[in-house]
Amino acid sequence: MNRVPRIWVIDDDRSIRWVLERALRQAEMDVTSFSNGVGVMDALERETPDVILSDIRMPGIDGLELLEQITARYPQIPVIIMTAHSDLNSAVSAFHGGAFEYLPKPFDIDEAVDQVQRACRKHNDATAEPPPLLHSPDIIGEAPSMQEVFRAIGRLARSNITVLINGESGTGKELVAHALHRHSPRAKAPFIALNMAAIPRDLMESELFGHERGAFTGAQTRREGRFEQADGGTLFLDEIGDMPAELQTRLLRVLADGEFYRVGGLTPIKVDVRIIAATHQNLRELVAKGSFREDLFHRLNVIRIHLPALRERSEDIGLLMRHFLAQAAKELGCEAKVLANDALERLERLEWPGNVRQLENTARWLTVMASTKQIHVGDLPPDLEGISAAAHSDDQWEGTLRAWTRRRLQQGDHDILDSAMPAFERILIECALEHTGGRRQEAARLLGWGRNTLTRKIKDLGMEEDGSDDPSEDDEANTPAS
Ligand SMILES: Nc1ncnc2c1ncn2[C@@H]1O[C@H](COP(=O)(O)OP(=O)(O)OP(=O)(O)O)[C@@H](O)[C@H]1O
Repeated sequence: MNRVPRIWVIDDDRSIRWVLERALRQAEMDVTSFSNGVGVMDALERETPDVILSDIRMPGIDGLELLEQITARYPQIPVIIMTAHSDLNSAVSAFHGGAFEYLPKPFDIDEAVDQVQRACRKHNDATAEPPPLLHSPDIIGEAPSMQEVFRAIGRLARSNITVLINGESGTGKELVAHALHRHSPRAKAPFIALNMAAIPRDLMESELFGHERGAFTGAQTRREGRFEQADGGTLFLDEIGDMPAELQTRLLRVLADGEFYRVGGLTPIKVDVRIIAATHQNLRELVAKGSFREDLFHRLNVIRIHLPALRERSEDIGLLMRHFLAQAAKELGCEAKVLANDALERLERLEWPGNVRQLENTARWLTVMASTKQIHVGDLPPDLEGISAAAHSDDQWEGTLRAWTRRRLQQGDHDILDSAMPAFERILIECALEHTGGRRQEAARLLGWGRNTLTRKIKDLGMEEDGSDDPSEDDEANTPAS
């Protein structure tokens, strides 16, 4: 930028204005300050700044209203919303409303200057086309961990970079992938989603790359694969950890060369596809185990977004429930149910193994099944009882394991899994054998292993006792190998 960037700071707090003015001027920017939002719209008629930094809570017109007016009339001006932690709710809606970024108060002044400089660059880069509105009203969350997610989506807007989304099932990985697509330069091209865990292995290759007529028995016509369908757009590969090794190799090649062959095809096909991958598994662990290619992992792991489990952001449960209850009522054409505090408190204490998807289903169930508008604990679906009990016992051992792991980390230990995994398996084996009175065949079945695996584990873990006698020994020949 050749000329000095013009920054407007809008905050009723004099000390904040002072600190920002000083720091931004030192960074060679021209600063104009306003102690409230009144008059800003008028001033915009006369002059357009490069970036606006605005507080949310102010007398007169509040930051969000101001933001709406600015983004409606001057979509090309990036706005940075400054907010106190207690106002995250508003901050998130600000983001939805089209703010460039938001800056949680108290902020680090260097970070603030950095952010303003980034916004200036962005403003400068956006020539003919106005910046996209970061509008993801369907992703709900006020917890700090979700704020990080929104921040990441905001940062990645306009980018074509490969993203890896990590999180348990039902945490919203596909939703985030979609938002990334919608805010990217590819928004007008297709978003194609494919779940690796849902397709039979032998169909996966042709699903991804398509096939020529006669490529295999049953291939009666030529078929386009998902890569071709997604040309110019985004291909969302869900459960990437389940991709078979040979396909990983092919995927890597497409990522490197931008071209591939249909199954049975001889002509290379060129595509321009952005990959967003997701998994609930720890890919690094899969790499260590040899079931995921390390080079592919590095290629995908350029930018990672982690989605928290619902139990880690239980403060969002009320907000999500209100949203899902309203949505379900709209779908069913009835009045929305309202959660009473006792019911909400109960929901907040549950473990939610199915995460947001399970919460959404609960809202649907309640909309159909609850007889009164107000929902109390007694109206909650009976199957939630099960989660609650599980949550309690799970909590205990997971909590202990967490504390143990933290202690080991604090002690500076490494290769922790080397001792944790054998200990974990030893305990399960001991309990199962205790339960079956030493019968290995039965214990293996209860653990979900084949008999041979159990025998090998017992040996590897040094659990063999002299003279140990297994009454089911002669069943060995009938046991499927594992
Ligand atoms: N933050 C959120 N706000 C609103 N709805 C959400 C949110 N997160 C998830 N959902 C809803 O929960 C359901 C599951 O989300 P989604 O399919 O994106 O999860 P996922 O992590 O991709 O799950 P899976 O790994 O099982 O495919 C969807 O109906 C989605 O709309």
